[in-house]
Amino acid sequence: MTGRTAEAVALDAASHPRSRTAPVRIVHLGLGAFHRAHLAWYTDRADPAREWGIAAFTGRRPDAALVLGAQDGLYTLVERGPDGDRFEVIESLVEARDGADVARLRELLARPEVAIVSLTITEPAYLVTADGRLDTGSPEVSDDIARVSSVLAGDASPAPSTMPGRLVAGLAARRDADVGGLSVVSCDNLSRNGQVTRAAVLGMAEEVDPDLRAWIEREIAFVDTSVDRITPRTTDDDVELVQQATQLHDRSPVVTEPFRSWVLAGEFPAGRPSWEDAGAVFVDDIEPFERRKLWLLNAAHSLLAYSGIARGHATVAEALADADCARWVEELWDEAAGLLRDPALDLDRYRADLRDRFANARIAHHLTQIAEDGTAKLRARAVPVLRGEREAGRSGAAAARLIAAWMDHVAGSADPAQLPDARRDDIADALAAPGEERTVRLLALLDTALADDAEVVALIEERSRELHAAAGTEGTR
Ligand SMILES: NC(=O)c1ccc[n+]([C@@H]2O[C@H](COP(=O)([O-])OP(=O)(O)OC[C@H]3O[C@@H](n4cnc5c(N)ncnc54)[C@H](O)[C@@H]3O)[C@@H](O)[C@H]2O)c1
Ligand SMILES: O=P(O)(O)OC[C@@H](O)[C@@H](O)[C@H](O)[C@H](O)CO
Repeated sequence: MTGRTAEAVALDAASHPRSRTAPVRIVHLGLGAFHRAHLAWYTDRADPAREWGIAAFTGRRPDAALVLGAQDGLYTLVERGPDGDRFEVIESLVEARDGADVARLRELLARPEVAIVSLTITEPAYLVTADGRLDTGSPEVSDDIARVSSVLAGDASPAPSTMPGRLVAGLAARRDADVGGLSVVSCDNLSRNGQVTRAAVLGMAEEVDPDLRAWIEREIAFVDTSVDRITPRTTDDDVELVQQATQLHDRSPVVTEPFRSWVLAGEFPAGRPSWEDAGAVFVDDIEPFERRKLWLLNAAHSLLAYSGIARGHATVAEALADADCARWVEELWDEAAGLLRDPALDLDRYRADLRDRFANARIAHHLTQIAEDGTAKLRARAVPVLRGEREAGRSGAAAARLIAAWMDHVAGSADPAQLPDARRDDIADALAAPGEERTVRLLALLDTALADDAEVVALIEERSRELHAAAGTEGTR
């Protein structure tokens, strides 16, 4: 952390008194930057009477809860446009907790006024297999089955550590309190994120208590969402800048772009804030919106990340300024657009907006952050486009290029066993295979049907050679 000026006062409820501290009605899992730029912002904006407070739990470490707890949940949101910054203290977060505090999670979920559990826990944390079932083969899941069973038997420790484990332990407390259902709202970048959450939670409940599973199926609504607001990790420079601008010392500000979008489909049996007052849109069918976002924005991000890092770029804006990367993005968008037929999606406008948003060089969105967890991300961002193109009788060359860029990225890692990817061990095993078998095994981590298709494997290898030729580097496959 860099030098505090003498005049700066710590941000907390004394330096920034709330008009009213809202009661907890939303419980959030995954106290990261995106939640604080998105759902917490929508709630803050849509609830001027302060009736909807958020209690947020961290995922793996307590750090964010300690910092935000000391600030009474208050933090500064910096909206960073191409021409300047706007600073706003967000008041909707009223409690910050260590995710390991499952006792508090159970206490909150047993309250009738708590109506929503929301999630931003990253894609691999759902712990589902490629065919959409709870991954009971994963050691994390099997450990949690034992832990949740102990919690249900009255033994609180050790506490569950996964999302499905914690949520099932919490929902069991709600069933026992007999206070009715609620909504679970996933805000992660997954296709049909509500249904993925449902599969993970029902899978865990089935393992520990089939009656609980039946209760969850009856009472809990799983809402699908498409979420959008580019929010990079906060840096020390951001902390310093907020202090200079506001004279408040905030140890945990969040920097985000002015653009935001939230599309939701699902039920709210216990109520919800009027998020539409802040611009959220409620629809019956989420699919066209989530596809547009995952296949255009997120797929392009991943392509810029893998191809851009290989060409020496650090941020999205830098990679987009590279003519080759920009052309590959347009080709990928052409393929995705050919699969998105609904005229209401207004793809020309959407693409134009994306070019502007990506080019905002004041948002330093680091490619290394986007490159993490490629196996989980490419399943949602590249596989459906490649499959759609093949099914339509086209090659899918641009989506194949994205997959080739990811393969080259992991192949270039000095120590694949240390890759920031939940499937790092499987990646390391696949990379140990020779020649074409390596491509097949890496592809199987994304989609087994594609890996069985020799033409697709050849296409990916061809795209890899093309990427290396464009970068003037040697391929390893
Ligand atoms: N940052 C963005 O621009 C953005 C935009 C749209 C959607 N999202 C979604 O939000 C997610 C989080 O993004 P972020 O910017 O807040 O990241 P972040 O790193 O700031 O926060 C991630 C949060 O997830 C938790 N987490 C990580 N692994 C977990 C696990 N295995 N189990 C439970 N919790 C776990 C972390 O503890 C942390 O609370 C993304 O993965 C994405 O799905 C992000
Ligand atoms: O957040 P991730 O890790 O799922 O993906 C990285 C980016 O593609 C993503 O954060 C986008 O910036 C975001 O989805 C924009 O709304």
